[in-house]
Amino acid sequence: MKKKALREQIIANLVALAPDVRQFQADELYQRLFASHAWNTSHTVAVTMSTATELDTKPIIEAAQQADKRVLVPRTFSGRQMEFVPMTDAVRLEASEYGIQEPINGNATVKSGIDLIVVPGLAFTPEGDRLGFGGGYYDRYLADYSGQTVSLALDAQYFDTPEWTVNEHDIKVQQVITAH
Ligand SMILES: Nc1nc2c(c(=O)[nH]1)N(C=O)[C@@H](CNc1ccc(C(=O)N[C@@H](CCC(=O)O)C(=O)O)cc1)CN2
Ligand SMILES: Nc1ncnc2c1ncn2[C@@H]1O[C@H](COP(=O)(O)OP(=O)(O)OP(=O)(O)O)[C@@H](O)[C@H]1O
Repeated sequence: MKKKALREQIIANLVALAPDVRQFQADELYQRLFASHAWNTSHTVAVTMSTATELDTKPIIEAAQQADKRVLVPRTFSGRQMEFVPMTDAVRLEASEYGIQEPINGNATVKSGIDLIVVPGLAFTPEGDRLGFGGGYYDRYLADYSGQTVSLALDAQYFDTPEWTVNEHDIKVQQVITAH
């Protein structure tokens, strides 16, 4: 299937997911993340500010702060680039033109200072193939990133093999956590 049609289908499936089913799967994903080696060895963790269709990242941000980890969130800028800014009490967030909350103040953390990136996306395979929202932000960012990466896949986002075209610039995530 073409990427655009597949993205639309997955988004429709995510929107249609019954709230209790979504919550059950999400809780399982959080528990597995918090039990993972990657999580437990990381002091600085980059996480998105999720939108309604995505897995809710608030429990991840709260757990990281509880565990005294440094939490970073993305800020996009021209040229489809992205940087990560510490989520401190002083940070001010504003919705981007795509409706994603982004920090409007604060300085970006250097890439080498990030231990773990929780990589968002629409679809994942056990091999770490990933279909994103089409901006290429994470592929560009991860191209010269050497820390750990993990993605969390709700059932509707999990595919045995990539049912989309995998490109040369696509960077695999090191670990895909599922609810099963
Ligand atoms: N919550 C969350 N934050 C995130 C991401 C994410 O996936 N989830 N990102 C992950 O990358 C970055 C923003 N991602 C974006 C991805 C695509 C488009 C975009 O321009 N979409 C077009 C369709 C694609 C195209 O035509 O090229 C659009 O909606 O019109 C914008 C932002 C950073 N922050
Ligand atoms: N490392 C890179 N250098 C230059 N262009 C890139 C790179 N990675 C991706 N792109 C470009 O970004 C665009 C979107 O790529 P793709 O469809 O793979 O995004 P995605 O992985 O679905 O989205 P995202 O990473 O934002 O979640 C494409 O036009 C692609 O050529």
